Amino acid sequence: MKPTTDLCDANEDNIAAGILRVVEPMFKAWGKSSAFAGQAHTLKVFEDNTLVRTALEQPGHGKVLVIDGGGSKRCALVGGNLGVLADKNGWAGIVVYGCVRDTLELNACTVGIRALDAHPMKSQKRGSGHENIPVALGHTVVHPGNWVYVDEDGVLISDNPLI
Ligand SMILES: O=C([O-])CC(=O)C(=O)O
Repeated sequence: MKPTTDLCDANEDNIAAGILRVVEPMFKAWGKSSAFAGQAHTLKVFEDNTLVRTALEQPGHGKVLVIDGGGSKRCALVGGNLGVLADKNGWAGIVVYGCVRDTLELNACTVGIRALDAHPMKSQKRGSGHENIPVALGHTVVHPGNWVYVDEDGVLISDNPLI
């Protein structure tokens, strides 16, 4: 994929129109893929990662799992086992508006990971949350199927595929 800087430079009109959205800088990076892209599969959960596991158990087909965790920094929504599962099932990336744990294990995974921070506690397993609905990464809306572009400089969300 092209660098996010080049994608921004080439798509200023789409940014002005809100078709291409730049997520406010807030993420740390883990996983071996420092740059990744794919269509969004969305989850909205709060301190409960049951649906995260269910999603990562399915074939990823190169998609990016976008998890709106409400920005909670009170527990982790993704850990080392889920990172391994993401690799096994072909997910390109995981973007979490929330926290992750087992970061040394996550760094051994191929999948690219962005999250607000690390937190050592696991989340609840009650099965609450929603899948395939519009979600938010901070102030940025992500619709299911939006195109997600991530590299060392940032996270882009686009209604259309960018070339
Ligand atoms: O099950 C969890 O809560 C997440 C986790 O620790 C892992 O994936 O290893």
